[in-house]
Amino acid sequence: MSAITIELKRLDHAEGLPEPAYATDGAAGMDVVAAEDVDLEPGARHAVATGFAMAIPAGYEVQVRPRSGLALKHGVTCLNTPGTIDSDYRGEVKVILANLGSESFAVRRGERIAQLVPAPVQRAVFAAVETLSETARGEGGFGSTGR
Ligand SMILES: O=c1ccn([C@H]2C[C@H](O)[C@@H](COP(=O)(O)OP(=O)(O)OP(=O)(O)O)O2)c(=O)[nH]1
Ligand SMILES: [Mg+2]
Repeated sequence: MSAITIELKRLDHAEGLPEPAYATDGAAGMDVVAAEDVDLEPGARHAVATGFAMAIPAGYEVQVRPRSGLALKHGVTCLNTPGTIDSDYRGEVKVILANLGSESFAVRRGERIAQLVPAPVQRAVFAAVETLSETARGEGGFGSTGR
């Protein structure tokens, strides 16, 4: 399988932590671990440190996605999913975790909290028009085709 190269900088507080890595041969996302302990009360959110910064090649982004196990078992998810890491961002990658569950959740340093998925970026330009092409859907949306 082809792979792009992303420069990865380990920050001081990543001491002893594993780099983001694929858990299985066929995994789409690289699991990333927390670099800090955070107690997330129900309804709370926190930008959890990962201890890593990166330089993504131009033309790509990295998406920060939740882990389904945390979501299903604990109601813990990425609030802004999928999070977007821009190719020109050089700060620490953070995972905005939210606790939508009914119990407090303890994030512990070294625990896998999200997954990183690199993706190509398609840019666009707008062409201003007065009239848009007609379609069967027209302006229908938001459930217009039924439940
Ligand atoms: O889950 C995330 C989302 C974003 N970021 C960092 C990298 C990204 O390049 C930058 C900006 O993200 P975004 O564009 O989503 O946020 P914004 O609110 O538009 O901030 P900005 O004005 O800095 O673009 O914040 C993260 O570390 N984790
Ligand atoms: Mg932005």
